[in-house]
Amino acid sequence: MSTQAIHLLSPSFPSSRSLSNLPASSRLLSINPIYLPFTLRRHAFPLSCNCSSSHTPVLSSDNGFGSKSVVAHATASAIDVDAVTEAELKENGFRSTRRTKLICTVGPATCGPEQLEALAVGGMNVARVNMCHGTREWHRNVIRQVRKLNEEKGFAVAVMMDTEGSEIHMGDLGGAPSAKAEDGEIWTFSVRSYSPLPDRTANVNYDGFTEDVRIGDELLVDGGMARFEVIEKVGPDVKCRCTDPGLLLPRANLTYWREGSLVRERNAMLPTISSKDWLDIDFGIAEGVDFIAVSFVKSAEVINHLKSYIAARCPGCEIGVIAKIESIDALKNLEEIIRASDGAMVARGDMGAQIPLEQVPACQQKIVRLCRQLNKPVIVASQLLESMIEYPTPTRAEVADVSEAVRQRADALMLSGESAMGRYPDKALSVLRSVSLRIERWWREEKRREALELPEVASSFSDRISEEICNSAAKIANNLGVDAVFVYTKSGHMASLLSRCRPDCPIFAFTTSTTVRRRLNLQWGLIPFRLSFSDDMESNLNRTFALLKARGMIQSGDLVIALSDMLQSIQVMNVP
Ligand SMILES: Nc1ncnc2c1ncn2[C@@H]1O[C@H](COP(=O)(O)OP(=O)(O)O)[C@@H](O)[C@H]1O
Ligand SMILES: C=C(OP(=O)(O)O)C(=O)O
Ligand SMILES: [K+]
Ligand SMILES: [Mg+2]
Repeated sequence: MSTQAIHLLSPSFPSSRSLSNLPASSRLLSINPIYLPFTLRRHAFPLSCNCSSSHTPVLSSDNGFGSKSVVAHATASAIDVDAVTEAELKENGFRSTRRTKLICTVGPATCGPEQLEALAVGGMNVARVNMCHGTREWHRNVIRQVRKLNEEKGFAVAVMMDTEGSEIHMGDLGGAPSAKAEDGEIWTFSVRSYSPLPDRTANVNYDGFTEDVRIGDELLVDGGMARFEVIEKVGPDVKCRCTDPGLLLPRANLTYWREGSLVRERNAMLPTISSKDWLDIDFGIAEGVDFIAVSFVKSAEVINHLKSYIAARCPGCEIGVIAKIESIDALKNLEEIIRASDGAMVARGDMGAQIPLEQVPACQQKIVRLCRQLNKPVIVASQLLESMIEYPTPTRAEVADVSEAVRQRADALMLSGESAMGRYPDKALSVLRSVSLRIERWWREEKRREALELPEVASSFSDRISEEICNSAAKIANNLGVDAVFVYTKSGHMASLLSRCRPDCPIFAFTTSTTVRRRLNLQWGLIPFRLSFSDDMESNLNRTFALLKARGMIQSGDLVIALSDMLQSIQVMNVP
């Protein structure tokens, strides 16, 4: 093997090898007085399993780029990798892999097994279920189908459960898919649950509604999809005149405004996690979801509370808590919230109903940057391709919006209505895919490596070593133009530190647990693999090369950097 190795070894490296083993061609970087390098043996790689025959092609699909790809699965093999990524790597090599992760909200349009599989084949990394809608039975069925797909067809789709939160919203419109409010019409918004629902009436889920609103207030449906003026209060009913006609959708969000400001009366006291949310959270824990996204977070306290609840309720289970930034309070307490969370979502839908729309883009950029600095995955959500709910192609403006989120290097983009109830879920996903790939490539071609300062996030000296190793490895990777960085990580932490650096090449993250592997699927540039490995990097690398070569995912001569969080080492080498 051509071992152009750089070794960077930490104090924890076992001291059984001597400095004289260091090949003349290798360079030694040190962060510690103990230099204990090792070299990789040049030998034939034993094939520890019959990998190539263990994966059976299960489907052939058009991946949205005009090429047919065979998607394979490999339940019995010693290394688990996402079937779609495997096909991409085989076909087009390292540079073809998408770095930006994609989340699809699953709804009536996509809850069937074939539809879910089509999304997985189309590149869905995370499936989101929104507890605002549907029954628990419905959600359970979706979650189990996703798990089945992972087990049977070699995907690693993570599941994110999104809580309803204590938002004020309308009821179900008596089963109608939508209702049109026309200019000047008088509508009744009532805290009484009418059934059947009279014409031009909507139920409101918040008991304090009639007390909070005042005559003259402006009532906005879905942040302005329709507007009303409050003209009269009659017991539990609030009469409103439509001033901006629009479509009302079931359970649409309601906000009320007074003299140009959002009214936050008793509703500001509503708990972030309602009693229904706690039941949903228990359900999510029982169903083994990977992430819980918390709606309308106001402070770090609620995140800490939920995290300790999960830890007590399910010791050892690793559910990531994602803070949805969608309220004025969340923006006020942004940094402490992000620090407390395992990631954040720029929930532009509700955010745009709480702050002036023109402020949303700046908030997005700020949240994306801050998350990256604090090493937390960040999701940009809502209305990315809204017109594709009805039309098969996006608007130019939507493509520009998606491009901007990719250019900001957000970890993930999310589809909501486009995949939950739209007419073209697969097409919408394929637009996210192609735009991400194109913008990422453009970025690399232009060598636009932004000078975003990455502050130290480590909380211990050992973590600092990992952090410095990752920062250096990313720099080396870019300067040498390596094909991939390999990282062996048990907790996933070192993979996330590497992802934070947003290197030019993909990051192969090897981890021993399927749970960690699914969680890493939310993070920028990571290709998570499940692999059992030891503390012996030499044998880990030998095994990995053999397994990946046997499956056609890497080739002799590819230049890779390998890191490990057990040894805290960096090596640069050509695949033998
Ligand atoms: N589980 C579900 N059951 C029925 N409809 C759903 C479901 N999930 C999502 N939807 C539909 O998709 C739309 C977009 O989803 P999403 O953005 O998650 O919700 P919301 O519009 O409430 O913020 C919803 O308004 C709803 O009409
Ligand atoms: C993602 C969002 O939350 P939800 O769809 O649950 O309202 C949002 O408001 O943008
Ligand atoms: K929600
Ligand atoms: Mg929201």
